[in-house]
Amino acid sequence: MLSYHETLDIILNAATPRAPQKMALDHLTGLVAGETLTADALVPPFDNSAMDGFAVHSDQIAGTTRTHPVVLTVDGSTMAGDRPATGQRGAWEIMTGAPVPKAYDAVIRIEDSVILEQDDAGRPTRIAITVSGFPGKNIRKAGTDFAPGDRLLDKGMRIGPPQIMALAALGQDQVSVIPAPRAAVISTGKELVDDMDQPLKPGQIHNSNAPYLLAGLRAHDCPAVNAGTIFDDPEKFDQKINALRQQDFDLILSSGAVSMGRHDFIPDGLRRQGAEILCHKAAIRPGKPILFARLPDGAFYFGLPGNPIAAAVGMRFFAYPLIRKLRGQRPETPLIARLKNAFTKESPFRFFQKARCHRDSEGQLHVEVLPGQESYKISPLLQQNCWAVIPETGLNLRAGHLVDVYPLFPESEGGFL
Ligand SMILES: Nc1nc2c(c(=O)[nH]1)N[C@H]1C(S)=C(S)[C@@H](COP(=O)(O)OP(=O)(O)OC[C@H]3O[C@@H](n4cnc5c(N)ncnc54)[C@H](O)[C@@H]3O)O[C@H]1N2
Ligand code: MOO
Repeated sequence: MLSYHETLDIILNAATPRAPQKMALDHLTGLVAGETLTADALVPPFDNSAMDGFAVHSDQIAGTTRTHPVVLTVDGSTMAGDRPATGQRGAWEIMTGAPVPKAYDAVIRIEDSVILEQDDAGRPTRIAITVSGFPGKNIRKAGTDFAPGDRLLDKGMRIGPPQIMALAALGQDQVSVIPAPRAAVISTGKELVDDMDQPLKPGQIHNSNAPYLLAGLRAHDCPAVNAGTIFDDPEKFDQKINALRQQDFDLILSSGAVSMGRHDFIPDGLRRQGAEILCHKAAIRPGKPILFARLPDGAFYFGLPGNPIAAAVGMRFFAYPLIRKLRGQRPETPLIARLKNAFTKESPFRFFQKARCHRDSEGQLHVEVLPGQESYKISPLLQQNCWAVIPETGLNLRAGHLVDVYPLFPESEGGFL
């Protein structure tokens, strides 16, 4: 049987990153940059005031204090959005974000002045300044946030709200990104009930895999649709795959029907479609029966095992890496944590364990393997914030041993750090 890494290599070697395309800012969140992008403009685009107050010549107010104020006329007013004024010899009323008139080199807050006279419209015409100033005080100089050439996006990085704000500030609307692969999720098994309002008949269970896989794919920025449940009928499987092949999905995931049972029809069904089965079964627990194939038109197919945690591990440790590769992202690197409890196993398989990580006061990560590792048990997921990986050779690991841990979602590391 192939090891985890042999299986992963087959999967990753089968895929090449999708071609980048230009997309508008509105659609970028969660996509991956298709090119390295630098700023081509100044932000702020002009020198502007950081405060509501008065633009002044700093040398006019050198040494000014509350007890020795300087009285100035106010020669004009500029608010944000006004064209830059030239300025005169006195002070100039100015609002936050307004261009500082060329004649001035400092802005004094309104709180650091006393209005002595106003015109009929309430505009200050004579003020006393009660603090001193220096060149640049309360002025946001052009280009002090971004200047041409500053790095905005690195090729292969995920675009999130911070990048959106920077791109918007620079007016860069069309960005080269790798389009997200599109996935469809199929469930198999005549015991499954999708309609939550329908009471279970003897022998039936609710379908929990499809909602989990759909949520997990979407949480990993992979748009996914529910392609429904086929019972244990190979003919229905053929019809379903034929229909999905018309819709240009990049990825199809099914759960169930890949193991040893008489009704485990997925491998034969895929062969009937002309699919190339690239691997089937890996030396891992849970999730051993996993199958990976390529359909004739290039879509990838994961036959995930039916037990819920086996399906979860298949998505996390095989489908997510494939999705990263299709999106042009670098492979994920694990975090390293100390085992809280000793761990023993009899099998030389690689184990993916439901686990909970925390950081101690010195910043060291500790990981507790949770009780309830059986692959039908969903309840530990509610305590779980990561997966602990026990390597093939880790038959007897002492407490304190360092192991790899992976957050539930690659982009959610901050969740427990
Ligand atoms: N003789 C053997 N039997 C089994 C082996 C084996 O090696 N030899 N492997 C076991 C392992 S490990 C797993 S995992 C399962 C995988 O089997 P299948 O992928 O063929 O899945 P099913 O038999 O269809 O279902 C297994 C289990 O999962 C439940 N299930 C299926 N789909 C869903 C769903 N959408 N939501 C919730 N639960 C689901 C299903 O009812 C079964 O209980 O095979 C072992 N057997
Ligand atoms: O994949 Mo099975 O236990 O390993 O549930």
